This record gives sequence, C-alpha cells and structure tokens, in this order.
Amino acid sequence: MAILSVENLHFSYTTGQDILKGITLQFDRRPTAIIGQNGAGKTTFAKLLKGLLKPLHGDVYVKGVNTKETTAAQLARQIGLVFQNPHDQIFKSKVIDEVMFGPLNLKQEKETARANAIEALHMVGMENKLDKNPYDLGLSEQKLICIASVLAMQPEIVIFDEPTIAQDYPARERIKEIIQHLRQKGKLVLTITHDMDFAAAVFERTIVFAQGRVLLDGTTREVFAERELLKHAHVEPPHVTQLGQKLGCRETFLTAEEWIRYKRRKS
Ligand SMILES: Nc1ncnc2c1ncn2[C@@H]1O[C@H](COP(=O)(O)OP(=O)(O)OP(=O)(O)O)[C@@H](O)[C@H]1O
Repeated sequence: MAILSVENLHFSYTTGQDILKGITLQFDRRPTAIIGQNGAGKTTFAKLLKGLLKPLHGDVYVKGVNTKETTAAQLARQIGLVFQNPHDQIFKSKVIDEVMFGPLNLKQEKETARANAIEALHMVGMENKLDKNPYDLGLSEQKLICIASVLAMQPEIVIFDEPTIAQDYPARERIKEIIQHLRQKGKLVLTITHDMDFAAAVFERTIVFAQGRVLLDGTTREVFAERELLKHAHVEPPHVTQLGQKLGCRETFLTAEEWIRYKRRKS
C-alpha cells in the first residue's frame, strides 16, 4: 500500500478558478521532488496533503486512511510541513520552546518533548542555540529551526517547501544529509523546490506540476531528460544536464561528478 496517495484532487481558492485540476498520485518512500513554475500549485498541493486546506473534490489517503476521516491531531503525527517562509511558522521567543511546541501539542511528556526537540536541533546543527530568540537569528538559521520543529514530532512524511532558499553551502549540505537520514529511517520526504541542482542531486523521483496538473512523473533522470516538456513547463534543467544535452550526449547527467566520470571514461 502506498504510504500516501491522492485521487482526482481538485482545489480552488476562488469559485471558477481551479488551481489543482485533478491530481492523482501515489507515493512510495522514495525521496521525491515537486517542481514547476511559480503558481503551478505546488504549495497548495502540500497544504492539501497536510490538511491545512480541504479538497474541493477528490481524496487524500495517508496509509490508506482518508484524511476526511482523520483529525488534525492524527494528521500532525503523520505529516509534517516545513513552510517556505519561517515567519509563517515561528511564534515562540525561545528556540527550545519553538521546537518543543509540536511534541507537546502531540501530548508528549515534557521531558520526552524536550529530548525530541534537542535531538532535532542536533540534526540541524542548532543545539547550541536553545535559549536564543528565533527572531534574533538570520533567515538561514530560522529555516533550520523550522525544520527541527517538524523533525521533533517524528512524522512519517516530511514535506519541505523550498528548503534551500537563503541557505549557504554548509546548510544545503546539512539539509541533504537530513533528507538522506530520513530516507534511511524509512520516512517519505517530499520537497517543493526551484533549486534544480538540489533536486537532481538528492531526489530519486521528480514530479513536474504545470498549471494545476501533473505534467511529468518519473525518476529524476527520466524527468530531466524530457527537454521539450520541461521547456513547456518553464522549467530549466540543471546546467550540467543542459551541457550534456547541448553536446548531444545520450546520457542524462544530474551532477558534476557524473559528468566528470563520463569525461574520464571517454578520454
Ligand atoms: N491564499 C490564497 N488565496 C488566493 N489565491 C492563492 C492563495 N495562495 C495561492 N494562491 C494562488 O494559487 C496559485 C497557486 O499558488 P501556489 O503557491 O500553490 O503555487 P506554487 O507552485 O507553490 O508557486 P511558487 O513556486 O511561486 O511557490 C497562484 O496563482 C497563487 O497566486
């Protein structure tokens, strides 16, 4: 059984203006990137999965259970969403309180909640900032705190909305490691991103949204090989992929390392 599936999902904010137009998808536990031009409906889709928005038509199933038949609290145990903008998420004046809020809300004992919060802060490299005010930190650190807040609840499904925006190289590498760690623990990671190098390097599956529909869905290599369809969706593949395509290579390269290996093989 798919850990998460959606059937014929429709949504609109305003009557007559459909944002999602019948999305049907099944998710296994492969880390999956969701890409597509601005306004394609990616964040709306994530909010529907998390139960923050209700479908106009269609259904969302988490481990076979229709989310229409679950409570917000039950869903919070299963799905965590890291918002694109930390200011939509942060509201406490101490880092530790912010990260403990979710576990406490799930009715964990204070000591367990604190231990889970500290473990999560450790994972994002912020364990030495427990008593800081999140509002005194930079955007990059605020985003890491938002990630920790979700990880502390230990959900089975973690959705990241644009995790690499405003992140420097070490923070990006840390986010990659977190995703790999979650994968090893058998969790499903879905990530909305405009960062194509990140998508290519990290995710096994990629789904392309275009105007409220799924335009492409496959392994990340299959998807980035679809040059014409991606152009139609206004998505530019990673530079190394484009380089290979422009040179007429039959292989699709996803990372600089793959390109280097290819060149060494050929020389
Ligand atoms: N709260 C809202 N009320 C009305 N319209 C909205 C609201 N939120 C988003 N929209 C509109 O819905 C459409 C889809 O937005 P959404 O944020 O889901 O797209 P996206 O693919 O995540 O875009 P981006 O990559 O820019 O984040 C856009 O046209 C957007 O303007």
